[in-house]
Amino acid sequence: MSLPTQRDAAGQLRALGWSKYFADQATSAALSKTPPVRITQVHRNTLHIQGVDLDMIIPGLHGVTVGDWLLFDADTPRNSQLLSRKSLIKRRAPGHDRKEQLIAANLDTAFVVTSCNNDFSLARLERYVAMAHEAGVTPVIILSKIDLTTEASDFAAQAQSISPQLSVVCLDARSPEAIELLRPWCQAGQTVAFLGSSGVGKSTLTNSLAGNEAIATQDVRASDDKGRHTTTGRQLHILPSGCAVLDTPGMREIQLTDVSVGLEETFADLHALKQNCRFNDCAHKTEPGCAVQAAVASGEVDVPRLQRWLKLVAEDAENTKFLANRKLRDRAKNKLEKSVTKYNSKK
Ligand SMILES: Nc1nc2c(ncn2[C@@H]2O[C@H](COP(=O)(O)OP(=O)(O)OP(=O)(O)O)[C@@H](O)[C@H]2O)c(=O)[nH]1
Ligand SMILES: [Zn+2]
Repeated sequence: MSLPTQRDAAGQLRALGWSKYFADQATSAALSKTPPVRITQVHRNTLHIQGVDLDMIIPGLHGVTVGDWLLFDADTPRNSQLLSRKSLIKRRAPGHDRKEQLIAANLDTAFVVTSCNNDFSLARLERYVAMAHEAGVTPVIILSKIDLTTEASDFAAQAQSISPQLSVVCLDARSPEAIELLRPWCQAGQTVAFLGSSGVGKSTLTNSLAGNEAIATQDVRASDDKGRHTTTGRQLHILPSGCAVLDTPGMREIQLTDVSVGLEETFADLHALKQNCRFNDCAHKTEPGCAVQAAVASGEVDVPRLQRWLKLVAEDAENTKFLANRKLRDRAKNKLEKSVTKYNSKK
């Protein structure tokens, strides 16, 4: 195999999403000793990485997610260094233990896909938009299946009500025009993800962006996985056009943690009003001098939107507190276990 020319190497890195932001984090000596690679898939015990003329499976690393950049130490992969992230999407995992789950790193754009039917939920869209804002990712709402409804513009108007600055795109995911509509966010060097419930058209859009062949051939299985297919299902596809696309399995439940900034941006109008409430800890319900309730009374604020905001703020506060408390509890439990072991060994 011939060595890549410098120009080839730069082009390959750019197609993987490499940019100055990451290059600035390492000296050129470090970059040549430990070349940058991007994590394109996370399996239970292994990672799939891609770099310049490099495409391989390495042992898993703790605390990394799809989209992360590593300075790859080929001799001792577990010593590879994680580069600081440009953005990070995470959620509270479904289930009782409420662990934080990393969804994807270093995205530029999150396409939040919902179809113009029963899947459409303004409350869920607001959650995704808040999550994207918090993560530092540009949210774009995609309304799919417009060919199956006569009310696409109503759905679009509702989605646009989240914020006038938000981009809202209506499309038939199976049509050739769909890709043209997404093109502004899918330039070379960009990383985009499709998020949304199952069956809304995420894979259809990913496949048309890629051309079916590109994705089918990139689906590498971990050879050391002994037949167990343990991928989380999230995979970053590096397209021939130089855009990286993340396809995710449907996520119906997203619980928010640590998204106070994202909520502020998503509900900027309500956040601005709240600054004028008489009490700092105003719950915006029956308190005297509540600027939010005054705006409701004057018809300036939409009541269902206010209720969704209050619910999300409460959910974020509760989950964030739960996670913080859990860390404390885990520490206390460890201490207790240690003292029990000590006691037992004395017996
Ligand atoms: N008529 C119509 N059908 C669509 C559209 N988008 C997707 N579909 C169909 O809906 C079905 C589900 O689409 P997928 O792309 O697999 O949905 P997904 O979001 O990837 O679903 P998961 O992989 O389960 O998360 C397929 O049969 C698509 O052909 C659309 O805009 N219009
Ligand atoms: Zn108030």
